[in-house]
Amino acid sequence: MATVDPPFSELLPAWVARQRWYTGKGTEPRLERTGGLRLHDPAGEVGIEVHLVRDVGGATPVLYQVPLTYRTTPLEGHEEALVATTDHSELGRRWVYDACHDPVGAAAILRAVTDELELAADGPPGHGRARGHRTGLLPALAVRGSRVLRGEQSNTSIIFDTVDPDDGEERPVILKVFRVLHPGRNPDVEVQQALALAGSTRVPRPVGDLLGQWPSADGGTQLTGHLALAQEFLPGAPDAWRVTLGALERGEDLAPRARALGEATAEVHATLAAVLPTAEPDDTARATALAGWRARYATACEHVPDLARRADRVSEVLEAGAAAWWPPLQRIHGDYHLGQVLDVPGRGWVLLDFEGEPLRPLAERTLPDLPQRDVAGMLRSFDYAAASVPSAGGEVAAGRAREAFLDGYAHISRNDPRDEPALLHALELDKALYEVTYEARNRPDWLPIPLGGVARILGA
Ligand SMILES: Nc1ncnc2c1ncn2[C@@H]1O[C@H](COP(=O)(O)OP(=O)(O)O)[C@@H](O)[C@H]1O
Ligand SMILES: O=P(O)(O)O[C@H]1O[C@H](CO)[C@@H](O[C@H]2O[C@H](CO)[C@@H](O)[C@H](O)[C@H]2O)[C@H](O)[C@H]1O
Repeated sequence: MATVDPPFSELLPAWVARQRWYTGKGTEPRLERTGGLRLHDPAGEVGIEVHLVRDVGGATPVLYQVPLTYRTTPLEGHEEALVATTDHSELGRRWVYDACHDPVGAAAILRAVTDELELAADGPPGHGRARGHRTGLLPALAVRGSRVLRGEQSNTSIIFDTVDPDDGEERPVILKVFRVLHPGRNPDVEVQQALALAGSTRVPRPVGDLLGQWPSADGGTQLTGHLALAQEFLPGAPDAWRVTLGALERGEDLAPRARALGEATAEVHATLAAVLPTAEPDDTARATALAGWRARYATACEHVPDLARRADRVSEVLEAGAAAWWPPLQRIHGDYHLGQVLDVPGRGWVLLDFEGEPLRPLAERTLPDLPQRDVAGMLRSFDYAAASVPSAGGEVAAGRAREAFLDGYAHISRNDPRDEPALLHALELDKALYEVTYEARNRPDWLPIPLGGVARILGA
């Protein structure tokens, strides 16, 4: 049997540990190969494989998707994407690249989606398979080139220069390769497609997705989950975070745009309530939510032990939220903040990334939830923006934007979130506590922002 030297078991862990999407920061992963998929280069030159590797080094195993390409010569200008060089016992020296950065690898993944391909395991059967699915909402497009999106991201997104062969129009596409895999339908795929198929223009038009299958940790069952999602790319559209920071820096009035954002949010909530399952907020739902809020407070205390001093006040706020009037539960965005909406010329606010909070288990993220949770997320985000801009009037302007956002929401929705202040308060506190944990793990320099929010909500 052919061998590679050094083998992947030696070269992958150190590389995975350096990636933005690696969740076990500060420790080297202990990777076990769970399976893999073979993709095809039409020119027959580049080897393409998706490695499915499970990190068993931490408290909970995490499954990662690692698409790689194998080349016989280095790919010029892609030094940063080189994973390693290795010697194949039969084929000789191989340059191994992160396939998302290699145009041949990237195009092969997109083709699996658009051509609805069936991908087989790159080893024994039962060690991985996948099937592409196209929504038909966009025409078939010809790929001219690709690049990986720069910036902070939990996954890896690839932007393709694509043109419509019928009219020669440029219609770029963005493919999100999910790095951490979960069994179950990914809410980003499910919710976005449901909105688009219902005719909503508040989400980018989805091209399609890639659904994979891999063996469970004990090898006893086959698990199914999404590997990638492709959608229309909206170029030149700034996100609301940039729009807000710019407006705060220049001292501009944010209220009209914040109001329009509130209206767009309520519109999306109304469509989601109409096309996806809803649930009654019974005692079990309330008890489950309260237990979740308390657990998130406990986790935040592990990162910032000083927070434990406020236990009584935290309980008071959370319990009041659980006892308030609740609307029917429904599907929501789940991790709503200013970075998740784009200001698209001629179209208005467009919502992205319905995957939910990356720190919550997927099973929780797909359940009907309180629409006010999204409202609270966006209110927290205006607070973040004010704290990030060193301008004297920032806090007042952000406060006005928060009110305008709520006005816009209440104008469209039957439920004005301000009618139940105890619930909104509890949800803002819960979000701020989530942010404490998120920042402690990912961006410790930002920790003072959610801590300031917690203090304010608790009435420090
Ligand atoms: N369809 C799109 N059009 C334009 N920009 C997009 C699109 N989808 C994503 N982006 C950009 O990519 C960023 C990351 O995408 P996102 O779906 O939030 O990824 P992740 O879940 O990995 O954080 C967004 O904040 C946005 O700036
Ligand atoms: O966009 P993601 O799904 O990866 O969300 C995670 O990262 C966000 C930061 O990029 C984080 O958002 C927090 O910081 C934002 C400013 O960068 C701020 O606008 C948000 O209000 C704040 O929550 C998000 O919580 C996290 O899940």
